[in-house]
Amino acid sequence: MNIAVGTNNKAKVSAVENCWTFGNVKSFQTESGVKDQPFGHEETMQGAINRAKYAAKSYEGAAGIGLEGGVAETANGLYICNWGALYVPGYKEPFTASGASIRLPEELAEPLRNGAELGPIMEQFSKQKNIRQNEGAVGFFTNGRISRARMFEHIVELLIGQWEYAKMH
Ligand SMILES: O=P(O)(O)OP(=O)(O)OP(=O)(O)OC[C@H]1O[C@@H](n2cnc3c(O)ncnc32)[C@H](O)[C@@H]1O
Repeated sequence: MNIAVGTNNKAKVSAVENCWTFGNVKSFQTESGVKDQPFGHEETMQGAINRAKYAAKSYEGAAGIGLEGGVAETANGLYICNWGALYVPGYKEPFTASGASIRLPEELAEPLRNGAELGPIMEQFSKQKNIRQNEGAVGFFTNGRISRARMFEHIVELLIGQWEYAKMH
């Protein structure tokens, strides 16, 4: 089965390409239907679901996958949060999964709480252009141990695994 990825972001597309062994992978720039900077798990998950749905509509007969990055408030500070959704033809509900989450330094958290976007803030902080397409905040703040692509690969595997489980039951 082929799959449509709801983004052209390199970190996200490469994660799907590395995990999807069932057919072709094509990427489509889709709307997330949520704010550019999703805040909280619910909104971030919804962004992933919307992207997956729109992507599937762009590629006849294919599955659709959406991967979305956001931030979530906790009693222990602001964390990055990441969600994925997979629509497979024949299944009414999407499979969903979340990924790695680490705390952001307070000096980044404050502007985010006031409505700023993580992408530009991370570019300034890391002095790296397009960090969101490469190692990402997760890579930067974990000394390069877990890149954004690798973090999304984990989510994609969780999605594929749930689909496989559903096929067997
Ligand atoms: O092209 P799309 O798929 O929209 O990818 P994106 O990286 O711009 O969009 P997301 O919806 O995944 O992320 C929401 C915002 O948070 C930023 N962001 C999320 N995770 C990040 C990370 O690990 N490093 C840097 N910026 C990140 C991102 O650039 C956006 O401004």
